[in-house]
Amino acid sequence: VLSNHGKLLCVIMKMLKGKRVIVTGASSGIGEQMAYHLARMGSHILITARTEVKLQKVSTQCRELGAASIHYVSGSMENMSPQSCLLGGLDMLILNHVGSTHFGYFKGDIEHPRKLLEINVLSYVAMTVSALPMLKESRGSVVAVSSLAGKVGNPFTVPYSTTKFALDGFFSSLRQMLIVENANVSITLCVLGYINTGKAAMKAVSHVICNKPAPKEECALEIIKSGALRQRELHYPYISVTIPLILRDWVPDFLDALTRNIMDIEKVERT
Ligand SMILES: NC(=O)C1=CN([C@@H]2O[C@H](COP(=O)(O)OP(=O)(O)OC[C@H]3O[C@@H](n4cnc5c(N)ncnc54)[C@H](OP(=O)(O)O)[C@@H]3O)[C@@H](O)[C@H]2O)C=CC1
Ligand SMILES: C[C@H](CCC(=O)NCCS(=O)(=O)O)[C@H]1CC[C@H]2[C@@H]3C(=O)C[C@@H]4C[C@H](O)CC[C@]4(C)[C@H]3CC[C@]12C
Repeated sequence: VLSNHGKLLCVIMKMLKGKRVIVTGASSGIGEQMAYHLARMGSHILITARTEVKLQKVSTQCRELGAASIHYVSGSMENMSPQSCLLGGLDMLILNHVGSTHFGYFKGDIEHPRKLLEINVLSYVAMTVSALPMLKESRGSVVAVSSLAGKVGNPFTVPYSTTKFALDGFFSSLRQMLIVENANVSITLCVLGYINTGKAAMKAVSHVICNKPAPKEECALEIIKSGALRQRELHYPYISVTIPLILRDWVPDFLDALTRNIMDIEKVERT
């Protein structure tokens, strides 16, 4: 007998079987896991990233897991033509890629936020603008992967937070525009907490952040589910994202204290 969770998963799998899905930033981390979930669901998948050899490995794994089809486009999102990814229709666009950034105090290097805005924001805008005609035709979905750092300020992710806050501004406003236009395209903003992707960069922060990271596999599935169910926002992990959001609006001073509590400030100053 299937649990309610199991029944919902079956529904999601049927919704995505045969659907055409793009996942950006899918050569590793959460994006890689999203590609594998979609493959198990029998979707037609296109994945993007810069590292072709990694894309080839992920593609091979997706084929073995049952993808209806799998293609990849390698290149940096700073200068990728969105059209190169948009061939023959689209049902779901999952924007997930992220530029590398430093976890520490922002020392005023303006070029870093400028580059990060290109990778983390303007390429999301360009991909969305190019995909909209196809998504309007298919009554599809856009899923933008953001962060708690895009809803609540953090002292050690200033440039990164700048880009993630911008995603909220763009996609929340675009959602309202599409509603006014009666265009049946859903916009889902995924507000994520700390996720365990096992990468070196994550290890670099693990000694500073006190809470335990959530599993990338479950995170990836929750992102896909939120897009398929056309949710406005996903908060994952639910508690560790929702509590700071409540505190931000109602008890900001306590949030400042909480930030100091979940981060070993002194350790950051030495990194
Ligand atoms: N991990 C976490 O704790 C959290 C992650 N998030 C968000 O989740 C998403 C995925 O993060 P995560 O899986 O940790 O990231 P990873 O660093 O593991 O993966 C990032 C992906 O983006 C690709 N990428 C990086 N730079 C570029 C570029 N310039 N052009 C095109 N592709 C690029 C990388 O591939 P390649 O290097 O081959 O290009 C890789 O596939 C991001 O949007 C991130 O902000 C949000 C909150 C917490
Ligand atoms: C420091 C992380 C970014 C690491 C990076 O640059 N990755 C690419 C490395 S590569 O060049 O080798 O490819 C940050 C990425 C996600 C951040 C976390 C997040 O977004 C959720 C929380 C938000 C909160 O405001 C602060 C703590 C977070 C856990 C935050 C910490 C920094 C990241 C892990």
